Amino acid sequence: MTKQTKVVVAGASGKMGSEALRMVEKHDDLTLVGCVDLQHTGMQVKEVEGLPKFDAYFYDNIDTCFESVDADVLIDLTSPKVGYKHTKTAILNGVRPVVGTTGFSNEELKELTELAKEQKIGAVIAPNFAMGAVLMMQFSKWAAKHFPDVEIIEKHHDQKLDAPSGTAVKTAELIQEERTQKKQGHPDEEETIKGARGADFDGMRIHSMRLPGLVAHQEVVFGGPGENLTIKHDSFHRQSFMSGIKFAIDHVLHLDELVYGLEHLMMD
Ligand SMILES: NC(=O)C1=CN([C@@H]2O[C@H](COP(=O)(O)OP(=O)(O)OC[C@H]3O[C@@H](n4cnc5c(N)ncnc54)[C@H](OP(=O)(O)O)[C@@H]3O)[C@@H](O)[C@H]2O)C=CC1
Ligand SMILES: O=C(O)C1=N[C@H](C(=O)O)C[C@H](O)C1
Repeated sequence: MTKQTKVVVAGASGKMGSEALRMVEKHDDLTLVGCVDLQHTGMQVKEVEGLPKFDAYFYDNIDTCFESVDADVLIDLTSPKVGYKHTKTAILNGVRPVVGTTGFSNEELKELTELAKEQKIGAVIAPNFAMGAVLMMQFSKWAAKHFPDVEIIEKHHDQKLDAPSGTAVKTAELIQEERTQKKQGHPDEEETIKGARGADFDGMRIHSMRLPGLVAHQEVVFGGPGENLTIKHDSFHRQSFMSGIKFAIDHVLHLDELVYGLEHLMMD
């Protein structure tokens, strides 16, 4: 019999969480042992319309959930504040977090990294689990060696809470590692409407669009004399994130520290 990994999903009735449940259902080596959200406390997953037919129960907070079930991995797909608390609680309970939630501050990421190291427990936090998006970020990092002029345009559905997206921030951080620092645009440029030039990350500009109909899309546009290079990724469906989440679950079981970004697990 295949060894089972016992999984808790937080944010399970959300857009990503419900897709994660469908992913768990497809894998014989994963068993759903619990879900956390605020709306379905005490219900079994199979009782909620539109969700797969699992017997596991919903809990209204992570502490009660971990007291009630024995879990190996927490998949967190909630919101920044909630995700931070869940990740910390999981690490302290010996449950390995796989976190897609975006919007953590650098201080929070640092604290969680130190905590995982202290506890010697594996954790993965990835702003984007779509393999194509991870490659888009890596290609952008490579291009930044040769093109210091760059602007990032990210486009998401209008239910998204954080801006810029976690992916855009991570892309800018990766570019920053290679790029010769410069402030994008004319030195004397002035915004006649505040925000027109987007957010400033180390002199790079990040533009965030929010519209119904979009899922998750990003263009990284590099400029040089007489040429532009655009590196673009589109997630048209939330299924695009699921193979990355499964990949992270498989790896997190063998880690003893926190890894930020799926690229670190995709090196070989
Ligand atoms: N890393 C990646 O590849 C991806 C990451 N994301 C990120 O995942 C997160 C979720 O996105 P998405 O699914 O679109 O958002 P949704 O708003 O659809 O889902 C969030 C879920 O979290 C639940 N929630 C809120 N508060 C709590 C709480 N205290 N305890 C438990 N559950 C809670 C919400 O419940 P309720 O509705 O009742 O408030 C909701 O079901 C975001 O941070 C997003 O940026 C998204 C896509 C890909
Ligand atoms: O909220 C979303 O939808 C997404 N969030 C992540 C982010 O902030 O980058 C990943 C993906 O872009 C979808």
